[in-house]
This record gives sequence, C-alpha cells and structure tokens, in this order.
Amino acid sequence: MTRRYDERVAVDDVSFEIPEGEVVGYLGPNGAGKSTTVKMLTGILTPTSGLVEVGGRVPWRDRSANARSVGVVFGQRSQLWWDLPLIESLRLVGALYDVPAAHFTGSLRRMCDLLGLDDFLDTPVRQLSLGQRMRGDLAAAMLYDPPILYLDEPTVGLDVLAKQAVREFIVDTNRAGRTTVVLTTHDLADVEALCRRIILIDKGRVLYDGGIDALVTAYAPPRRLVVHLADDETRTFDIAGGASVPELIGRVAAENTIRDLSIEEPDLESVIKQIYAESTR
Ligand SMILES: Nc1ncnc2c1ncn2[C@@H]1O[C@H](COP(=O)(O)OP(=O)(O)OP(=O)(O)O)[C@@H](O)[C@H]1O
Repeated sequence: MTRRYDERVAVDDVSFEIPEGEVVGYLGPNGAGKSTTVKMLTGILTPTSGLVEVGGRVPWRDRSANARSVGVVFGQRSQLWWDLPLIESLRLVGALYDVPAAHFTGSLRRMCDLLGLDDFLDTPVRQLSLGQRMRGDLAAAMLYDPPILYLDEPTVGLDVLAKQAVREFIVDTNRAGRTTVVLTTHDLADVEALCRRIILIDKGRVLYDGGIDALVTAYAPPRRLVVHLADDETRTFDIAGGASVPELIGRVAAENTIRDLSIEEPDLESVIKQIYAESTR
C-alpha cells in the first residue's frame, strides 16, 4: 500500500474587509470553503499564499495574541470538556484567558442571564442537550470579552426556541460590545435576522459581497403566479417585470377553471439557490 496525495484548492483569491462592529453572513454551499476561511482567520490554518490580518495581526504568526481577541464557536464541535460540568469548563476557559476573578464572576452572571445557563451549570457537558451545549459554547467563546466572534453554523440542529436564544445572544453581544461577528450558516433565517451584509462563496471564490436587499433586487428570479386548477392540476407562470398580474390572471382564467391561486415572491432562499445553480453550471 502507498499513500497518494492530491492537492485541493479550498479557498482561492478570496478578499474582503470587515469593519469593526459589523455582523457579516459568510455563506456558501457544502464544501465552498467557509470553515477553511474561519480556520485561517483564527490561525489554525496557514494559507499557501495571500495575507490575512485581524485587528492588525496575522493570525497564524501571532496565534495566541490573536486567540485572545477572538471567540470561536464551531457548531459541529465543542470546545468544552466532555467530562467536566459546564461551570468547570467555563472556569477553565477563564483561567486559560487570564480573566481576573471579579471580571469572571460578572461575565459569568451576564452569560447565565443571557443564555439561561443556570439550570445546567453543574451538568457534565456530555449530558447536555445540543441546544444547552451550544449555549455553553457561546458562553465559553464570549467569557473573556473578545472584540471578534466567529460562529461556524451556531444554530445547526437546534430547535426553534434554541435558535431564537442563540440569535438574541448574537444581537445583544453585537449591540452591547460592538462585537464584530462573522457568521457562517446554512440557515437563511439566521442571516435575515442578523446580517445586513453577506459574502457568498462557492468553490473557494467570492460570488457576491454586499447588502442582502441589493442581492435580492439584483438577482431575484421573476415573481410566479401559481394556479390550482379544478382538475387538481397546478400550473405556474412567470410574471415578467412590468407585466400586469390581473391581465395574466384574466388570460389564465379564460382558458381554465381556477380553484385557487397565489403569487410567489422571490425570497433570499430562491435568490441564493439561483446563484448556486448558476455557479455550478
Ligand atoms: N484538511 C483537509 N484536507 C483536504 N481537503 C480539505 C480539508 N479541509 C477541507 N477540505 C476541502 O476543502 C474544501 C472546502 O472545505 P470547507 O470545510 O472549508 O467547506 P465549507 O464551506 O465549510 O463546507 P460545509 O458547509 O460543508 O461545512 C472542501 O472541498 C473540502 O473537502
């Protein structure tokens, strides 16, 4: 048996700048290069070329100083200690980051109030539900008040209430401390609730960087008239820009017996689906 190595370009010529205090959605289909970017931003990975600066530091050269100024949550993994009660994991994080005792107490209180941790602080991490564990991870990432927070799929697998709690925490953290947030997620409701700007990547390249509203305006597919006919058939008609909807309905009604109809407005999901589809072509 021999080992063979293939080279794969995970992130290719991606450039962006994020001002302090912004919440940016970093989106892309599976394998687009999002986690790789976050790993470079945290200093875990060193790129083969190019430059990354976070708060004036090159993350992989100055990894421990960079680590103090960033909080990271990887939704698919936990940075907590499985066998320890949550509170002990948080104490360990406080000690690792040299958080002074008085500050730690205040910070922990704030996290407990914001994230509702009190009920399970003494539970070993391995026994926490996914939503509880995620709240614990968010607390661990923000205990030492980093000015930057990277969230890699922080709501994956969470129920609607837990998702809401995580979103409220992000909004509050950003507002209270002007924390800069880079959020990668496949949940577009997260993006709509939290971000005004998104960076969309695929195959390691930036496809779009700008406001969500501008994206929907620029790429929106046409609105669609969906008609349910008497014989249980459903037909859809694209509504061309400037076309008269009553006229279209009149034409369809003249030729068919309509049971029900609705108009589908393009939403962020349909826009992003279309951009991914075009990039795969
Ligand atoms: N350690 C590695 N060795 C080889 N290839 C890798 C490694 N890490 C990532 N890749 C590849 O790089 C590409 C980008 O991966 P990355 O994990 O950054 O994607 P992603 O956008 O975070 O995807 P997902 O949404 O599925 O988490 C993928 O093709 C992946 O297979």
